[in-house]
Amino acid sequence: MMIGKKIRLERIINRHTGRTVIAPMDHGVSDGPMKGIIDIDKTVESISQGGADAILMHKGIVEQGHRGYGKDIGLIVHLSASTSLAPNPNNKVIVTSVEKAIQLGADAVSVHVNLGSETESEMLQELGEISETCSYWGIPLLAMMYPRGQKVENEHDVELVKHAARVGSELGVDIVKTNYTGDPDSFKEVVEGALVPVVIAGGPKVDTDEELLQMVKDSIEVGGAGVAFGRNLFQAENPGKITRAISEVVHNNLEVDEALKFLK
Ligand SMILES: CC(=O)[C@@H](O)[C@H](O)C(=O)COP(=O)(O)O
Ligand SMILES: N[C@@H](CC=O)C(=O)O
Repeated sequence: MMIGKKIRLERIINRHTGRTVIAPMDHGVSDGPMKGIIDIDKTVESISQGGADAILMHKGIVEQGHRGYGKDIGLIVHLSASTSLAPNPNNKVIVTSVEKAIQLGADAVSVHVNLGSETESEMLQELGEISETCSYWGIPLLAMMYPRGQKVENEHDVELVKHAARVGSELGVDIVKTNYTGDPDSFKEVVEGALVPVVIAGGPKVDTDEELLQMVKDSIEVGGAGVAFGRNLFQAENPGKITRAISEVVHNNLEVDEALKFLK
């Protein structure tokens, strides 16, 4: 790996633990100004103080999200977009460039690919091209790789998830974000087949903090590299505290019951 990409990757993935807690906040495009991402810099401050390693956002709010105070964390600029208003929200398009992300101070970029969607071929072509551009500029690439489309009945099916993760690594991404498959044994297959670090997606808010922390713990124990949670962090009652609890599991291997104490 070229030194520039290695140095930048260490701003996203903790170089001591090889793991990461990423907070995506790109929901304003896909779903509108939802609770938790209205006051972006307040949310960034809370999540940053809670121990997150990086935030992920679209190009237009990087400036609002740059507090310029407090604990600085990595910045991932998202290149893909679609909205929930589209006939098929699975059809993601590229709305900015690696070069623009560099101008904005990004430490990494991210791309979203829905395998099985109508426009899979365009998303794969774009991912392949962006992967080469990232190699040229030494910018780490995180790919959100999901099995999503008319033929996909279960987006958490291990055969489909491990295929999606492997597509990411074979096309040259540095980190894959994908669905947790529901249990550690099946998720271990995803991690082993991926060849690059795999972080788990959050999805809608889960019912209990214990359930969320158990999912994090189980994924880490079979080699997962951490999490990329949006709504489960910024829509929590206390984003800083839940981020701290998750960070303690990810980076310090705390048991769930120990991590729950950080939520008191
Ligand atoms: C807004 C999205 O498209 C999400 O996929 C977001 O990018 C993400 O990575 C995870 O957000 P969650 O709220 O944890 O699902
Ligand atoms: N650099 C930002 C955090 C990540 O973008 C800040 O200082 O708030």
